[in-house]
Amino acid sequence: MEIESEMKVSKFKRICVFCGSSQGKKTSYQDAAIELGKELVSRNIDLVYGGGSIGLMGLVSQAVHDGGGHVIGVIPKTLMPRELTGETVGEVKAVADMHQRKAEMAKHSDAFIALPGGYGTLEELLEVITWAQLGIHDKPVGLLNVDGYYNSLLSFIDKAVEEGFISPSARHILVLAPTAKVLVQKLEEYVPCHERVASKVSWEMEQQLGYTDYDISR
Ligand SMILES: C/C(=C\CNc1ncnc2c1ncn2[C@@H]1O[C@H](COP(=O)(O)O)[C@@H](O)[C@H]1O)CO
Repeated sequence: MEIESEMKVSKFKRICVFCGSSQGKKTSYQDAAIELGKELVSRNIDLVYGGGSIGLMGLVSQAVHDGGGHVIGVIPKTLMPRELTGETVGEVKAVADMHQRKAEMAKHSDAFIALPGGYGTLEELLEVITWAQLGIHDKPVGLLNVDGYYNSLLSFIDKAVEEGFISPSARHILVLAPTAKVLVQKLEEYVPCHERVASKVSWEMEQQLGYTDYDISR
C-alpha cells in the first residue's frame, strides 16, 4: 500500500494572492484566507502578495509564514510606512508605484488567486484575466468564491458573454472553487483553451523593445 506523503508536489513555485486590505464582516472570509495560506504551505508553494499585515492580506501571509513557507511582499514605497499597511513578514520587494507592483507580482508568480476583497482586488483580478485574454501570459487565474461572495460578479460576466462582450472561450479563463484545496487542485490541472489576440512571444518582444512612437500618418 502506498503511503501518501504530507508534502504534495506542485507544478507552481509561487502563487500571487489578491485579497482585501480589510478582513470583511464574515469569519468565513478570514478562515478562507488562513486555509489558503495553509494549502500553499502543504504544497510547498511560495506566496506573492501586496505586502503588509492588514486585512485578509495579513491573514494569508501570516498563515504561510507560520507554516514555514516563503512570503514575498511587493510593496510600493509610498505604502511602506508601518502605520499604513503594517509589517510585512518574509521578504519585501520595494517598488516605485502601484503599476510596477502589479507587473512585479505577475512576473514572479506562476498562477493567481483572488480571495474576497474590494476595488483593489477586483482591479488586480480583472487585469490578470485581461492579460490572459490578450495572450500576455498563460498562467492560471483562480477565484475563491467564499460563501458565494463573487456570485454577482460571475452573473455579470455571464451577462457580458450573453451580450457578446466576452467570448465564451474567455469565460473559462477564470477557474472557480469554493475552497482553497479544490481551487489549487483545479489550477494545477488547468489547460488554457481560449483564443489569444497575440502570442506571449510577441508581448515579450514588445517589452524588450520598449515604447516606440509610431508615426500613424505614414
Ligand atoms: C484602502 C486602505 C488601505 C490601502 N492599503 C493597501 N495596502 C496594501 N495593498 C493594498 C492596499 N490597498 C490596495 N492594495 C492592493 O489591492 C488589493 C487590496 O485592495 P482592496 O481594495 O482592499 O481589495 C491587494 O491585493 C493589494 O495588492 C484602507 O483600508
